[in-house]
This record gives sequence, structure tokens and C-alpha cells, in this order.
Amino acid sequence: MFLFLREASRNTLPPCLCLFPDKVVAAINAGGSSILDTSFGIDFVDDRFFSGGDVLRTAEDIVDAQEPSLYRTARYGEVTYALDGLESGDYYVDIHFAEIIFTNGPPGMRIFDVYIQDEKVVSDLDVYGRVGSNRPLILLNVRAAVDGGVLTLAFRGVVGNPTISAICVHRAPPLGAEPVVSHDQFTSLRWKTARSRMLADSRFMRDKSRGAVTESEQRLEELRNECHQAWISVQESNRQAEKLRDELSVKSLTVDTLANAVETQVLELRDLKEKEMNEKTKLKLAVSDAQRKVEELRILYSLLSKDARDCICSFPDPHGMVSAVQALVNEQKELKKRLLDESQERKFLYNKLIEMKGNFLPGNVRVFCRCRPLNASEASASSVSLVEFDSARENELVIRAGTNPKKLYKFDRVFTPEDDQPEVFADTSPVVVSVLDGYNVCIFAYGQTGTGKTFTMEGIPGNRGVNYRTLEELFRLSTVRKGEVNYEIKVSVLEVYNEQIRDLLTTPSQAGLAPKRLEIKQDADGGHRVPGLVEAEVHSMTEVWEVLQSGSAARAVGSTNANEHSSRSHCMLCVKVRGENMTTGECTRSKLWLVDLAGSERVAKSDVQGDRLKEAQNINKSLSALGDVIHALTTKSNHVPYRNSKLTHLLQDSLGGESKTLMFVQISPTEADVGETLCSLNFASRVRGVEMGPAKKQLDSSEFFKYKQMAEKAKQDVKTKDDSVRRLEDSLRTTESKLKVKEQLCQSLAEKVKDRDKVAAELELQLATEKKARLAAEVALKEKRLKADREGSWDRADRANAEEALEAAFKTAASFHPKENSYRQPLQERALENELKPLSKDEKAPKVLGETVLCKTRTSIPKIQMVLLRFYASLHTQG
Ligand SMILES: Nc1ncnc2c1ncn2[C@@H]1O[C@H](COP(=O)(O)OP(=O)(O)OP(=O)(O)O)[C@@H](O)[C@H]1O
Repeated sequence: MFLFLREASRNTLPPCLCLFPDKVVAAINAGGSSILDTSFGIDFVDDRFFSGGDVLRTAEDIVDAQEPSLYRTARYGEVTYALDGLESGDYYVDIHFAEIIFTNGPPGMRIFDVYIQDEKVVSDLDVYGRVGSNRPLILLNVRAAVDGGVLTLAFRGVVGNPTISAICVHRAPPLGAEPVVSHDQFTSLRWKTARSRMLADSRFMRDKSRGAVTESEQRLEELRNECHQAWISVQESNRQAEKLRDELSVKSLTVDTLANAVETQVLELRDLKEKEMNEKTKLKLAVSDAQRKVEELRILYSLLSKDARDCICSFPDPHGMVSAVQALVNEQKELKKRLLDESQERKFLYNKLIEMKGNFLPGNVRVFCRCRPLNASEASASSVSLVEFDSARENELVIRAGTNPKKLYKFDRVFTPEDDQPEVFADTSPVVVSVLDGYNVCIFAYGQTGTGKTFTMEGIPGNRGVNYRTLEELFRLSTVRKGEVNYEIKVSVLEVYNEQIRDLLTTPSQAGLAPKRLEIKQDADGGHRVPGLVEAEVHSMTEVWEVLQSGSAARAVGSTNANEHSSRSHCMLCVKVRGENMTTGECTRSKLWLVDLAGSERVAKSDVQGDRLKEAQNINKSLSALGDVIHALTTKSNHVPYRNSKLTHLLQDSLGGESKTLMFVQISPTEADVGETLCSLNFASRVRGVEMGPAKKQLDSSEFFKYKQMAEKAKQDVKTKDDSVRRLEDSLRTTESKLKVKEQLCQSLAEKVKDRDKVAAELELQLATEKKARLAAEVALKEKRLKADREGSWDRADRANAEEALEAAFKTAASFHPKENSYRQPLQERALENELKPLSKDEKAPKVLGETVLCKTRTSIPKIQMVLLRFYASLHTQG
């Protein structure tokens, strides 16, 4: 403002506001349409390049305006003009203002800042404050640099909103080349006129009088002061307005908050209503669904009731049903019985079949003959087999021995050298599997050394013998029968060498420490067992194989030549089978012996000495014992000499009438062995002749014994209980009789008590009478004595004592209890005793003596009277 006034004095503006109208690049009529050919020499285009603000118009006259129509329109509000497409360089900006809104526009003050290229070029511009209303005010030649083509002009309200009438932008000369003429930044026509006048006046006044200048300056100062005051009041008004605006904004905020809350509530209400509607719809649907279901159920119910009625009607009589069920149960029982019968019959037939197979002779000993092939050395020596097999004559063989006549042998089965292990086992297996049905079985291989006993029983790797195949078959069958019969299989491996039993399953360390001497023991049920012998329970062939392997390994230990050793000992594999029939509950315990006997060559031929001789003798002994046993069995002798050797003793259960026996007689085909071959064949023929009768099933006697023992125990228990009951009855009877006696005793005692009571009553009466009489006598005596006292014969103290003693004596007498026959110590007497306690012996007067005597004496009333009399007499004597 001050700048303006100061500058105004130097203002020499041309008639056109713009100094260089020909360099105008943009002229805008703010808030209005284009005005061409203005008195400024510039064409103002319609309002554009703006953002923000509103249009203001007025029809009022614009005072002192060079181009009034330019100021009748304006842009009002927070406005930004962005003029683009300008060449880079310096520009002058002229901005036209007019307070045209004062008369019919928005009321209030308008003070604002002007920014060009974001730089504030004018602060707190108050158009009205400068020029009043409807008068133009122009901001002239504000220099602005444009780099980038855009020139921005921004108008920001400080109080109220800015008002802009026109903008004119024109090229500025380079810096330093501005026109010499200086001019005011702001100008207005009114102010220009006034200023011209003032200048003229000033010149006049300057010429006329300096005093006028001073006055004028004073006036100016006054005006400035007024302006300042006005500005202060405006500031105050602004502050008020600001305060009001703040309050308003607070209130509007509150209103907004309330409006929001209301809006939220309305929304919530709407949601709730929607939910309610949905719920209602759902409920309606559910109800209709339920109704439909109820209807369906009702229909179903009626159908079911009808069905039930029909069903009830169609039911046969329940009693009939019960009897039908009973009949079914009976039928099932019958079927079960038949099943058991049939399975027994099947077993029976199976055994028969085994016996029938191969034209077996009746009996339980079967003999198979097996001839080994010529070995490599025999074949290379071009040995010829002496054994002939005639395919036409099955199970027969002929021995051609030089010039001797041919000898024919017939066995249950004859295996030629061509027959291999599977063929051998095919005929062996039926006997073997009998063990699963509860039969004891013994299979042994007999023959000269090197004839193939071990080959038949053990076999060779890749071509297993009877032992392995037997266990394989047992496991196969136990799996097949699983569920019907449960089997438990245990295996022991031992050898008999020099008539000593050696466990081949004992661990090497144990074996190394001390070889156990094993003996054969007979069980309570007649069976035989070897205590301490390892019995390995096997569940699979893998386990069996491990057991067999360890047995073979143990047999080899301790011998330099395993083959040699094997021919001098009997190797025995014992398989124990326990079967439990799940249907019948029947338990069986059976044994299978698989024996590889020692070589059967004779001692004489062996021509050996020392240990070998002993071995051979022992082998001979055991084999001849075997022969003897078989002979005894053949002749049905009463005594079978099982105990003559360890071998026969061990086989006792499985070699005889109740078991099945299979013998392999092994022979050599060579001429060198013909003697032994004939011996073996003769022995085998004898064995084959044995008839032992039918084999017997080995029922588990331990179970039987167990049940028998249980039955015995139960019997014993019953007996014991009977005895104790009998004893109790006896004691009851005794007690009853004793009770009777006691009752009688009680009765007699009660009668006695009654009698005594009677006597007591009589005595009491007598006592009372005596008491009365005694009292009367004593009173008389007392009176007499008192009379004597009065006459002066006793001193006063003695008299008092005597009277007291007499009184006490009366009381004591009165306390006599006839039933207890004693005196009850009266209270008074006790009090007297207490009184006397602290006194010395001498102080205790003779009265005390009398009292004590009376108290302690348990005697009858007459006696008391006597005592009393003596007491009185003593007192008199003392007196
Ligand atoms: N049927 C056969 N087929 C093939 N080889 C056989 C047959 N029988 C025996 N051998 C063979 O003959 C040899 C002697 O057999 P093995 O050792 O089984 O006789 P052994 O009677 O057990 O003798 P030892 O009494 O000395 O134990 C072995 O090499 C064996 O493989």
C-alpha cells in the first residue's frame, strides 16, 4: 500500500495499460466472454486456462474504467490459471481486479494473496481497501520467467475469496533492457486521475506553499492512521470471523458425526430389517418343509402301521418259532456231531489208505530198500552192480552173488539208484504226516557205511533228504489245518556215540565248558524224555533250517573227519508235535524220530583195535539191541528189551505197538559189499515181518493228568467240605445241649435268688425290730448316764465324748446293711476322720478308738452292742 502511494507519484502510465500491447501473448477476460478490440489495444479472449472458482457478473457501472465491460465479469474463489504453450523466457503479467461483488455479490471482506509461478508476488491484497467498489485495480508488469511452457497464476484467499477480472501476459524485454519509464505496480483510473490532480495540486502547492504540502502530508498521515485503524478493525473482524468459522466447523463436524451415526444406525436398522426378512423367509420355508415332512411321515407311518399289521398277521405262532429255532439248534448239533464223526472217519480211512498203499503188509513197520548208485571210483574201476531190479516185479530186488544162487527180496518199496529224493519222500510223507494226527512215528536208515543213510535222511545241499522235507511237509499241513487244529512244533537234535547221549543243540560255549551227560527218564504217564535236552520251538522252515544246520555243525565239532564220525554215531532228530483241535478241544502229543544210524558193518570185518574197537562194539551193541527189540516185537514177547541200549531206549515210545515205524535199508550195489548187503537185506526182511497191531493215537496225557488231578482235587475239596459240615453240625448239636443245661442252671439259680430274697426280707424285718429294741435300750441307758452325770460322777469332756461316741455308734448300727452283711460308713464318720487326721496321736481321744472299731468291724448287731458296752466301760474306768 505504502509502496503503491509512494510509487504513484512517479507514475507516467500510457493510455494503454500494457506497455507493449504488440507483445501480448495472452489476454483473458476472467469470468466473461471475449472482448475484442479494447481500448487497451488488446483482444481479451473468453475465460479459460482456469481451475476452480465461480463466475461473478454485475450490471453495475464501473467507475473510472478504461474498458468497463472488462470488469463486469470476474472469477471468484480459489482460482489457478495455468497458461501453457508459452515460449521460454521472461514475461510481464498484468492482472485486473474490481470489487464488483460489493453491491450484489457475496457480502464480507476479501483479502487474498497472488502467486505467480508458485511465488507469492502480492500479500493480503484488499481491492476494496485500495480502490473501493466497482473500480478497477490493476497489478502491472509483474516479471515472471517461463521455462517449460507453463505460466501459473494462483489466487489464495486470506479472508474471503479472491476476485479476478482479467489477465494479460506479454513478452518482457531482457533484463536491463526494460523501458526507462518507471511505473507503479498497481494502478487505477480513479487513482490515476486523483494522482494527476494531486500532482498538479502538488506542483501548484509546491509552487505556492510548502505549508500546503505539509498539511497535505499531515492529512495523508491521518488518512494512513485511519486506514491503519480500519485495518486493525478488519483484523479483529477477521479474527471474529475466524473464531466463528472454527465454531462453525466444530459444529459442522459434530453435525457430520451425528449425521454419520444416524446414517450408520439407519444402515444397521436396514441390515437388521433385511436379516429379519431373511429369517422370516427361512422360517417360513422351514415350517412349510417341516409340514411337508410331517405329512410324508404321516403317510409313511400309516404305511408302516399297515405293514406291521400285515407282518403281525403273517407271523407264525411264537411258540412254533421257538420250537423251530430249537429244531435248528438240534440240527446244528447233529451236523456238528456228523462233521466230527466224518472227520474221524476221514482220518481212519486216510490211515487205512496209507496202509493199503504199496501193498503194505498189515502192521505198522514198513521197510523201504534203497540202493545207491555206483560211485565215481567204482564206475571208473568198471564195477558192475549186483543188484537187479525187475520193473515187472515191483518192489522186489535180486542179488546176484557170484556162483551163489540169486536171492530175491521183497519190501514195501524198493528204490533203484535212479530214484531221487522227491520220489523217496513221496512214499515217506504219508507216514510222516501221521504225526500230525497224533501218532508216534519212527523213521530210521539202516545199512553199511557209505550206502547213503545220511544221503537219504539229511540229503545234500540242493537235494534235501527226508528230514528237511518232513518238516517242510509238517509246516505245510499245519498251515492248511490252521483254525481247525493248532500245532506247536519243537525240535531236538542229538547223537548217541559210545552209548552216550550228546545234545547237538547245546550252545558251543556250554559244550566247551562241560559236556552234559544226558539220561533218559520215564514220565509219570509212561512216556520217555531226556531232561536237559534242548527243545527248540520252530515256527518256520527258516528256523528249522537254522536248527538243522547248528545240529550238523555240532556233530562235526570234535571230530577230525566228519564223515568218519557220522558213520560211528547214531544221529537222531526228534520232532515233538502238540496239536489242539479247536472244534473238539482234543489235545494230542506225538513224537517223530528221524534216525541216521551208524554203519552196520561187523566188528570182525572192520578188524580194528582200541577206541575204534570200542566204538564198533557199541555200534554193534545198539544195532543188535535194535534187532532184539524188533525180534521181541515180532515174536510178540512179553518183554521187549528197549533198555539194552540208549538207541532203543530213546525210541521206546516210537518203536512198538502204538506207533508207526519206517525203516530204510540202504545197500551198496558193488560186489565188494555183497556180504554186508545180504546181511542188511536179511535183517530188513525180518523187520518187515513184524506185526505190531494198529497204531494208537497219543492223546495228550499231561492234559488228561491235569484234568484227572483237578477232578481228584475237586473230589478232595468236596470231601473236606463234607467233613467240615459234619463237624459243624456236631458242634452245633453239642452247643445246643450245653445251652439247655445252662438254661436249667439259670432257672434253678433264679429260684435260689427268689428264696434268698425271701430270707433277706425276713432278716430285714428282724433287723428293724432289733434296731428298735436296741435304740430303746440305749436311750434308756443314756438317760440313766445323764442322770449320773448330773449327779457329778463324770467330768464334762468325758461325758461329751461318750455322748458323741454313742451317737456315732447308733448311726453305724443304723447303717448296717443286711444283704451285704456290712456297715456303710456314714458321712458324719468320714467327716470325723478328716477332722482327726491333723491331730497328734495323744490328742486322738479314746473316742476315736471306739469310732474306728465301730467302723471297721463287720459283725452283727449284738456284737456291736457288746463293743459299745466295753467302750463305755473303758470310759468309765478312765473317768
Ligand atoms: N542215492 C544216492 N544217489 C547219489 N549219491 C548217493 C546216493 N546214496 C549215497 N550217495 C553218495 O554216497 C556217499 C556216501 O553216502 P552217505 O554218507 O550218505 O553214506 P552213509 O551210509 O551215511 O555213510 P556213514 O555210515 O559213513 O555215514 C555220499 O557221497 C553220497 O552222496
